[in-house]
Amino acid sequence: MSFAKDLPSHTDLVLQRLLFTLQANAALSRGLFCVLLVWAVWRCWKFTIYPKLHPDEPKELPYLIPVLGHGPAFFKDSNGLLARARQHFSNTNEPFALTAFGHTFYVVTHARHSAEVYKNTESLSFEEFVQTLMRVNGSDEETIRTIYSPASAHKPGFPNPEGLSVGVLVQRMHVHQLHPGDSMFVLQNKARDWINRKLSLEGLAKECKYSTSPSSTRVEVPLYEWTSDYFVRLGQYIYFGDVLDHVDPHYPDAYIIFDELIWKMLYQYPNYLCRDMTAPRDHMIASLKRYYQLPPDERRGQAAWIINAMEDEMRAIGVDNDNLAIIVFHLYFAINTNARKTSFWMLTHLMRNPEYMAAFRAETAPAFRGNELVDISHIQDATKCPTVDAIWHETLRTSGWAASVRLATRDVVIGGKLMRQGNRVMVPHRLLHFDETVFGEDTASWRPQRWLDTEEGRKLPSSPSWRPFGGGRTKCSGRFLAKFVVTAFVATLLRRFDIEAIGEPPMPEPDVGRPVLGIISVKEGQDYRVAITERKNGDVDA
Ligand code: HEM
Repeated sequence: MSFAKDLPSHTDLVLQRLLFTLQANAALSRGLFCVLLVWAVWRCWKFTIYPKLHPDEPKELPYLIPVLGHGPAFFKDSNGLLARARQHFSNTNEPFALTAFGHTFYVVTHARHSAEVYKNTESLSFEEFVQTLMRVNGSDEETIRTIYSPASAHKPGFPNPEGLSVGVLVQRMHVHQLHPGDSMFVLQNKARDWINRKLSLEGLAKECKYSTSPSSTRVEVPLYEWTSDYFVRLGQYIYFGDVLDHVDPHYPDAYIIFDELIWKMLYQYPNYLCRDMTAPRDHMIASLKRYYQLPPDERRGQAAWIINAMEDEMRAIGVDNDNLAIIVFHLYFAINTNARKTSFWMLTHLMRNPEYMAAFRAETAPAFRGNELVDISHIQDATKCPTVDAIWHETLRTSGWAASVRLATRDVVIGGKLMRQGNRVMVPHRLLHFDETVFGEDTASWRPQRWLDTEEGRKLPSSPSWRPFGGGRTKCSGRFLAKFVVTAFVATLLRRFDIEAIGEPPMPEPDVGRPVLGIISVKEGQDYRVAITERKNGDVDA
């Protein structure tokens, strides 16, 4: 037998390969069939059988791929997804469920049901959100436990008759600082003096590295960059005086970089995937630690009451400088993330609607002596400045993109639906604010008149559908100060200067893909370049 005779012929080889491929493909097809079968059973169980067996639970928006759920769509445009989901359930406004990357959220879109969410502090926790942020940003477990354990009702310091944990007591302290009254007047006066001092063409040209100044009566700035820089420095000054600026002159710059990437922190990206966010964050926390290492008499005199009072409460329960820096870092972004964006959107709308700009100028004129803002209460009084009030509301309505989120710490019924312990409950503000049955037609347009024209319109600020600041016990305590700083800044700017867009840029687009803690950011690359020029003599009261 020759060796060559034993070798398989070419035809044998082709036949063998064909047989092998068929066998392999059969195995593959069997595998694929099994996967499809499992998938079909899963889908049928999850979206057909389970809802029939549990009609008391919110219906879930169907999805195709189990590990992803609606994650990618949520990332791309969370409010767009929520609006589509509500439509999928025929706009009944019943709570529904939505899963993204393995996390299930119950979405509450009815104003009455949202009130149930805000009221139920027993089963729905806001603190869990704060604790998660503390963990993500470096607090140790022991400190978190200490801060959220009940404190003595008889401790010295801020009154605590209910024996709340220091973590929860701090919410009451924010309200004490920020509710209209003596403590807030201190902050308002500080803000007014800062605005009066800083808002000059000379100051703009000298202090804003991004400005250009073609003549002594004209400065050009990218508006979003400017309002961001301006408001973060203002917020920092109100709370820390000049001291934090001396510790770290670059703190506001680091903050603005961080704040535009804050969504990576909210989505809890692993550190190695978001060095661009963690680097400025770590820089800021380190600077705050250095601030607290300064001798008290070098910093406390310039700080707001809340900064010193929080320090006293935290030190009394043994919180060290590292953890104190992390806690105050969270306060820093609560103070600074929204006012900078609100003033940007407000000014952009005003420039595109000159009749509202003129009304803003005219209503706020009595708050000034010459070009100095003197009266801090006039602009806040809706009876004296109704259009300003409507502009404030309409700007928040159209640029508010946040949602209130709570963790169900036990099974709870909201809107007649059973929500399971361990899942999150979400109230998307935007869906409430775009409800045409409440806010009138064409809710996508910026139209302050909707707050003024009719009896219903004038009642909107007290509607349960109006939630730009969240609600319940944790409703934004800074809302009065926020209105004051934004409207006082815009009024002073308009009193002293003319402001107009350079060229004819389109309305900047909001960056809908990034979650925020209140007001939406502008899409990268769409800043609005504006020219600020000295107002001519005689125009002052126009
Ligand atoms: C237009 C500006 C602002 C908007 C839209 C806004 C919005 C919000 C929202 C939605 C929450 C969460 C509420 C919840 O889920 O229950 C919140 C919380 C908070 N905001 Fe604001 N905010 C603004 C300005 C400010 C300012 C200027 C300050 C401080 C000076 C501030 C201080 C706080 C604090 C301390 C909390 C936490 C409340 C707590 O833990 O009790 N906010 N804000």
